[in-house]
Amino acid sequence: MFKRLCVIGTGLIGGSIARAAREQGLCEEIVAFGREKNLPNLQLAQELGVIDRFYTDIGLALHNADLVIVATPVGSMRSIFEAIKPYWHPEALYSDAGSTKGSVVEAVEAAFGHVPSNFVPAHPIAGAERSGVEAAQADLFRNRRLIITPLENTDAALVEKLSRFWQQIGSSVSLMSVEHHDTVLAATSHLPHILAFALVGLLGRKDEQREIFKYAAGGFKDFSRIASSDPTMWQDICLANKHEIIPLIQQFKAELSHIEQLLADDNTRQLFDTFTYARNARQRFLETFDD
Ligand SMILES: NC(=O)c1ccc[n+]([C@@H]2O[C@H](COP(=O)([O-])OP(=O)(O)OC[C@H]3O[C@@H](n4cnc5c(N)ncnc54)[C@H](O)[C@@H]3O)[C@@H](O)[C@H]2O)c1
Ligand SMILES: O=C(O)C(=O)C[C@]1(C(=O)O)C=C[C@@H](O)C=C1
Repeated sequence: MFKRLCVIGTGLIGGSIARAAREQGLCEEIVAFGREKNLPNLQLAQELGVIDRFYTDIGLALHNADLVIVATPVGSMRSIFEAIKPYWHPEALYSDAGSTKGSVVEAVEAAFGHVPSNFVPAHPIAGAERSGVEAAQADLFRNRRLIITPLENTDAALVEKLSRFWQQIGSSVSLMSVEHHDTVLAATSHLPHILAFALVGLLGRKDEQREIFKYAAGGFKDFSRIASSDPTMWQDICLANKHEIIPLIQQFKAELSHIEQLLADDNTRQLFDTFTYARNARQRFLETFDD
């Protein structure tokens, strides 16, 4: 049980963490820090009962907070941690929800000159294409994974405490290195988002745009849903993890060229084998990991 949870960034993820923590009775009070220009969102968060109060003064928001979770776009993390630094409390647990971990750890290091042992980097593998507190849900993290990427000096007791927090709001917690996290998520989350943005952008530019979208059914809707995601969040993620993403884009281009060649050659057999391999691989993954 925490006395005061302070959420920095009360959008989809920060709002959902707050809602879930409240539902499970994990904090006595929930406050938020936000910017003046985001007042309507903060007021809405308070009206909806997601948070008890908000502050536009970060010192007031952090006062007496024993759990602080930063849930702003990853590109903003350095300035956020620089702003938190004067109020950093050695007894509090600080964490984040950023989609990339290397860049967040670098941001903390840049702000402090080292990574404090009471900062525990984390990432919920759950979300949506929607943004803002109005999209926040208490059950967003239920039966989803949460990855913690501790560093060598991270306080093990705080890793345990944060794991319990996320388990209590329904997540299954895994621990891995920062580097492994960024490699895996480049493939399973970042590349798919880039492909969806690229395909929808391509089709959107075509003259017959209205006809294309008019006749788009399930397959296109499934594939394109994530192209509705927030551009700021994804610009930040993609730039932050570009060293992992660029080689994957190159491999993907080679895969597309291979299929292009099979089509040009009318190579029915290999086309069938290519699609069958992918279908079976997906099936295997679903059976192993879809729990
Ligand atoms: N959306 C997802 O599916 C998802 C899933 C897992 C993790 N994440 C990560 O969680 C974080 C938040 O994503 P989200 O989907 O909740 O975004 P969101 O746009 O819904 O919310 C972000 C909030 O942060 C605020 N904000 C932005 N810059 C700020 C700053 N400098 N100071 C104070 N507040 C600021 C915004 O006003 C907004 O209220 C990101 O780091 C994202 O990578 C997102
Ligand atoms: O379901 C979605 O819309 C998501 O994009 C969620 C998703 C993902 O790619 O799986 C997006 C970003 C994250 O950091 C974690 C989860």
